[in-house]
Amino acid sequence: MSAQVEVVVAERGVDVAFDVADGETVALLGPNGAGKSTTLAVLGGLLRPDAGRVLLDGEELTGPGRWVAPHARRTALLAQDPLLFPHLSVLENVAFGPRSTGSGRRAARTAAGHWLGEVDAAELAGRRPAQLSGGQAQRVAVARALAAEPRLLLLDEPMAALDVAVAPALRALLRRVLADRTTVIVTHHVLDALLLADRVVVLDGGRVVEQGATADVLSRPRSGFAARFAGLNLVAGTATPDGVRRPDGLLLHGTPGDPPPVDGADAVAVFRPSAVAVHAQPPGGSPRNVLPVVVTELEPLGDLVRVRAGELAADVTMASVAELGLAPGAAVTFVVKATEVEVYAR
Ligand SMILES: Nc1ncnc2c1ncn2[C@@H]1O[C@H](COP(=O)(O)OP(=O)(O)OP(=O)(O)O)[C@@H](O)[C@H]1O
Repeated sequence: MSAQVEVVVAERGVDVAFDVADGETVALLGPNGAGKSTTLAVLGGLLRPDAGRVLLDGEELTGPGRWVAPHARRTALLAQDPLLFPHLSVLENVAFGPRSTGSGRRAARTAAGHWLGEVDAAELAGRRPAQLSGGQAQRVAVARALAAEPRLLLLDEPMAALDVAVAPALRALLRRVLADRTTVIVTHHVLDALLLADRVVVLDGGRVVEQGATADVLSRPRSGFAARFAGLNLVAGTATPDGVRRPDGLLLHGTPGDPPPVDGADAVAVFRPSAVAVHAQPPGGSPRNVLPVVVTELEPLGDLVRVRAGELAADVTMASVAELGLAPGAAVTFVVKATEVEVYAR
């Protein structure tokens, strides 16, 4: 099933369009308030847009003069909260999906047993939701969503409410079951995007600001959000023959990436926080890129410390933090070699 999505919700300032190919998983990324949940709600039929249309394999679910009710769409939504019916057993919860699409009781229970097996939860069939852990309940919710044989699966931060210890197992399960399914997932987690999504669509302020294959967007982001999401530094400006000139005049030398920058046009310079050295004073006579910054935040990162300075970040050792006396408010210099900086057309 492929989907074509155009969503306009004027009251929320949302106007986005993107496609999902047959069997593809698309991740919607973006800061709070970007319009991700609004888009998902329109896809699931929970919110009526002012304009636009949603087509599933050419069939119009939402459009001018057309509105298919949520239960008739054959879309399934998996939210942060598993939302299981507390008075039904696990098996009955999962059987609810096929029942609601017209299966008989016996067939629905057989299908439920099958899907519980698929999510490694067969042994939970007789329990009530109150007797499940958060991870188990979310597994059952995945089975319930799949048992309805949805044409389009919608996932709204499915791992967000789970313990960090349980999330990897559910992510692995989703990776397996989403492989050939047409899916849209909203996530704030870079691992979800990397491991589950074929493509990402980045929203900001109710608009699509960037989209493409997951690996491309995360390794060569063109929007500030995608760069932060991928844990990369990004400096936007105008391309020069040597690099990128920021609006404040600072020139960052780098090497051209793909798509190559066009002299005089918008471009972005991208580099890893681990490629950035922090100096107390600007190094004299250095051919390296020198960025004067003020530290805003220190964050532990394994055995390193991520030093944030506004939009930029450098990863340094604990010893350097102590030596340089780094703390929020400290004025320091970020230094990065031109060979570590890639420049892309925006
Ligand atoms: N129920 C609502 N009624 C009116 N406006 C809303 C409602 N829900 C969200 N909005 C507004 O719509 C815009 C898009 O919000 P939306 O919840 O879709 O963003 P989001 O990307 O999902 O954010 P988050 O990551 O915080 O969940 C925001 O300006 C938000 O304030």
